[in-house]
Amino acid sequence: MPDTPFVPAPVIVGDEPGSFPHGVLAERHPAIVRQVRDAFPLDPPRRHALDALLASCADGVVEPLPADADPTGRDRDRWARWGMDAYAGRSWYDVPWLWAESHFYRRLLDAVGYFGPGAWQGVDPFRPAKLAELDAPETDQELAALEDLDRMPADERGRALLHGSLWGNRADLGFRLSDRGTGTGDEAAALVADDSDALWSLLPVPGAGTPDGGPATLCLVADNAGRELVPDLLLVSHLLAEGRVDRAVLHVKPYPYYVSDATPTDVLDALRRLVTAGGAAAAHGERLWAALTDGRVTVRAHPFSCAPLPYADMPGDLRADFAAATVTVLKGDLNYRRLVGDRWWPPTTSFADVTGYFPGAVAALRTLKSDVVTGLDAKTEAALEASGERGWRTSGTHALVQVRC
Ligand SMILES: O=P(O)(O)OC[C@@]1(O)O[C@H](CO)[C@@H](O)[C@@H]1O
Repeated sequence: MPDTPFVPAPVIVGDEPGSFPHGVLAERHPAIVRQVRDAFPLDPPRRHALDALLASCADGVVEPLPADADPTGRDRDRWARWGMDAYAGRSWYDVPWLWAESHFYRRLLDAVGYFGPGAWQGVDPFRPAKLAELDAPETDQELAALEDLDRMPADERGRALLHGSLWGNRADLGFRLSDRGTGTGDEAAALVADDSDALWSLLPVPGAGTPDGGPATLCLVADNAGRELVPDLLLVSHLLAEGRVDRAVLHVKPYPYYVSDATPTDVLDALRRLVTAGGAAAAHGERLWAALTDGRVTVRAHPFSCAPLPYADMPGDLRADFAAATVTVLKGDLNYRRLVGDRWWPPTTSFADVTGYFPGAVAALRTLKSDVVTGLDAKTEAALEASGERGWRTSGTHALVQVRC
């Protein structure tokens, strides 16, 4: 650790018109409310609640969850612990952007009656979009590409599937992108940081065992469902088949979140998509199905996975989960923001420094879709800033693989 004091950068807030965070609150969230409103034949009370949320997005304030926010009251208690009292009554644009976004999605679920009681209890408002993506013809093509992959040497196949999981975060199964897994395609230029070799070094080769002699365990903190979750599952299947891991714990969201984030239902949908696809895809699906039934793969849906907070605030049981893993891999942009802290870090801030709190080895596989970034070398930062690509931080055209051993 450097001897210079480690001073956290300012927390990202969406209060600057024209900024990306402000645009998400002022434009993207209203668009999502309208999308949900149009996707379901909701009854008048639910539509009224959505219209109220829509109005609030423009110039409203954070409102406490209603008394019937969930039948058990447990979620209200959690949100009280997560800062509800501190932010209630304040503008969406004046509280931490991460907190405002996460609270918006919790209010959206309230508006559609997700937490019930009522007909819509437990109905994922984003399910039509998730299923459409999973059933898209492009997915057939992408799964068919697995036949070629199966003919590659295992290491090359592993690299291609790692790329697939990485670029799947842009909802485009990247193993078609990778130039035969050697990373010499255009995705290498789009990688602003690539610690892939360090990640592979953390996963023991068959027979090498782990430093503590226990089972090699991968914790994969998933992000989006559909065409990101499928390559994530393919990577897990490959690592199991090649003996690079003995166990995997797949962390998903306990309820719908940020439109496309994966829930246990989405895991089943993705698994069924693999099993029914035939060929190499079905072989992966059957392997995962067997691993789920014999306990080598487990699915967790911890409440903190939907918290509006950085992972630095994670509870002890989740910390213990990650500490027990050989490596924890966090997928996607939102998990990256929560891992490093949603702050205006200078891009050359050390990734190891900002993740020093995280128990056990940790890796991030992320396409850049928001401003926060750390761990870049000065040359890369200068080249990106000089490139004239204003959106390199937020457009999803660039990605990173970062590891802290
Ligand atoms: O976690 P993902 O799915 O990769 O990306 C989610 C995300 O980038 O989409 C929103 C707009 O960019 C952000 O709020 C959030 O970080």
